[in-house]
Amino acid sequence: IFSHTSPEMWFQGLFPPSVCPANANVDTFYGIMFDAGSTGTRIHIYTFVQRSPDQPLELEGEIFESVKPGLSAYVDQPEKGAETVRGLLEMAEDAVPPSHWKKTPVVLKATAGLRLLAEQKAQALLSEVREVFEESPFLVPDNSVSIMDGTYEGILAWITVNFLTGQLYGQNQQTFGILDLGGASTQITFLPHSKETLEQTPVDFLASFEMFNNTYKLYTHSYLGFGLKAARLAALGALEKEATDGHMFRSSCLPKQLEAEWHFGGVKYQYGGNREGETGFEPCYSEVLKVVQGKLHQPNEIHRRSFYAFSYYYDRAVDTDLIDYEKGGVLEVRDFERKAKEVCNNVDSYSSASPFLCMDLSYIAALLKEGFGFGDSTLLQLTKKVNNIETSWTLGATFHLLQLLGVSH
Ligand SMILES: O=c1ccn([C@@H]2O[C@H](COP(=O)(O)OP(=O)(O)O)[C@@H](O)[C@H]2O)c(=O)[nH]1
Ligand SMILES: [Ca+2]
Repeated sequence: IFSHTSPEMWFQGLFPPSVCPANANVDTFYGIMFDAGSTGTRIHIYTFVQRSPDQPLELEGEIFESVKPGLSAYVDQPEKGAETVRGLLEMAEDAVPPSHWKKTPVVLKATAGLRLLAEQKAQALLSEVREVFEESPFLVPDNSVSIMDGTYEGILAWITVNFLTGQLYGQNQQTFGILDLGGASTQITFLPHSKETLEQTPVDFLASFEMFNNTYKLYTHSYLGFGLKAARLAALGALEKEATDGHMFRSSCLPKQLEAEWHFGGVKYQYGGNREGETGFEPCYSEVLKVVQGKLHQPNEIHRRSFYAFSYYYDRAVDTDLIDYEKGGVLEVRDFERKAKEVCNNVDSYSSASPFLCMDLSYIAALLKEGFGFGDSTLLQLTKKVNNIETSWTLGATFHLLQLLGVSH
């Protein structure tokens, strides 16, 4: 069982660590988790303390760093890809005291970017990363470098959010669902309360998971190809075409005169605005609607659950001043549609930010409403950090890892 650093520890900062009364018998543990996402690679170095053997581990803090692009951009240069991991891992040598290196586990889990690559190319990247890990002074558990199953991606993010918001211990547990919108895939996860949901949901959307001495049966699904950047390609029609080279993909969601190129997953795409045809919210919305309509499972119970949304939901809400970058905030689903209209009907005045802003917002609105089936007035809690810890599946994955290694239970 884990818990937060208790508020009684306020005096810790007043003493040097060695003489701090709270540290007399304190054991410190570290865990290093890499998130190899489709748009970037990130390192999370977590610090845990154990005040006495019979007390739960407490999460004390996190060090976070990231690099772009993600591993999948190095599809034909696996060694170069692994170098980006090495650079981040060197940070961990400064963050973790040398006396702890040998017992600090390091793990990398790749998500949708690598899931979309040819098996052989993905494995070549992972095996280069494995070599970097083996050369490091840290503990390298079995299977420490892998592609994570999408089911875990949702479950582990759900664990993170509900742990950080205090829903996994104590009484009155009111868990939150999570919505994660990555570059290449998107996840929805919540704890169903109603029998109806359990009965009407396809079995592969339900997963039992044991953590902190509890078993949770969660509704979870990862939609591969429905991340924000993959959706751009789908809307542009760039996924159906075999030869992308030299072809100009046009969309009513882009500024009329725009012509540019874009690299994703190691492929170059040329894209542009509808020079002759229509532009603006209406035609754009019907383009993105085609990407989601009828393609996602719509559980009825989402209307009665509360959701946290992060990743690209957060980033695009920040970009359009719907929320503050530091504070986040609560939005209604209809706020995304309202912003989409505003941006799409004035693309030229917004295009300095990103030419894709209109398409991204329209896609988010369509995904929430027509994809998952949320109502216009559904409230979403947009959050990047809780108590200064990133809302990412990586914390849940680290708990799971420490549980496997027997450091906690
Ligand atoms: O610790 C993290 C990791 C990712 N992201 C966000 O996740 C999105 C990118 O998704 P990712 O590259 O992870 O793609 P995936 O592999 O999940 O599809 C961007 O909005 C990032 O800002 C984040 O906010 N915090
Ligand atoms: Ca991600």
